[in-house]
Amino acid sequence: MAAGAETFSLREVLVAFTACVSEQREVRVDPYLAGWKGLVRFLNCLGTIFSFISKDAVTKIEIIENYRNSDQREKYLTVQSMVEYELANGLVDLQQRSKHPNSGCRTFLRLHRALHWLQMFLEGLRTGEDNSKTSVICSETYNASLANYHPWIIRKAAGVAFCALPTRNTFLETMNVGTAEEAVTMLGDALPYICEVYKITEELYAQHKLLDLP
Ligand SMILES: CCCCCCCCCCCCC/C=C/[C@@H](O)[C@H](COP(=O)(O)O)NC(=O)CCCCCCCCCCCCCCC
Repeated sequence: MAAGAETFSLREVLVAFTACVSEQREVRVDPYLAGWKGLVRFLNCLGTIFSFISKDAVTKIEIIENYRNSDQREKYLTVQSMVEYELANGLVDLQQRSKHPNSGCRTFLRLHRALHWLQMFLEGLRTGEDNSKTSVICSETYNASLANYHPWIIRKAAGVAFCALPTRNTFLETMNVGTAEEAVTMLGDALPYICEVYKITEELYAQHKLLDLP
């Protein structure tokens, strides 16, 4: 386990996702990115074999952070305001990547798809047997979700990396929220919030026909 693992706590990550949904049922961008940053820290603790994954996630987080630090920062406060602003101003490539290859909408969609995997993976961990293999939970949930959007070479590399994952109980303890049982309870408390964030975003993207953005 690389340095930094001891400072990671899944609690902070999950708290960030619980803060995402506003009273108006909008998804706030800042806590969403904070949640992903925490996940990336955790991923980095699992070893350098996962670097190609965390680098891609960091690139996407930074693209959206840059919008949040730009003159248009208010437009990127929530996913709803981002979609409205970018669509109204022709800032999204709808057919193929050309003028706006890194729009907020297409970049957020990549994280949104990864959130679907995360939701299924955490549920698999939560409900798995004590001695089940994290690598199996990870590859099954990946194949059922994100893999559908990845070329063969990425799927292959991801499959190799998954083999380096520790057993379920060691994995749960690495989350630094107490015993494996306590981590399971925490996952059960937090998962409905992640599901809600996913559901709201999915509905929004479907409504605007943005689910296949190139
Ligand atoms: C626990 C083990 C973690 C395994 C992570 C499973 C997800 C595997 C994703 C593999 C992505 C490989 C990198 C490249 C991806 C890009 O091609 C692809 C498409 O981008 P493009 O349209 O700009 O070209 N990018 C994406 O789909 C975005 C992927 C973002 C993945 C972020 C994954 C972070 C995982 C954090 C795991 C933390 C586990 C926490 C458990 C408590």
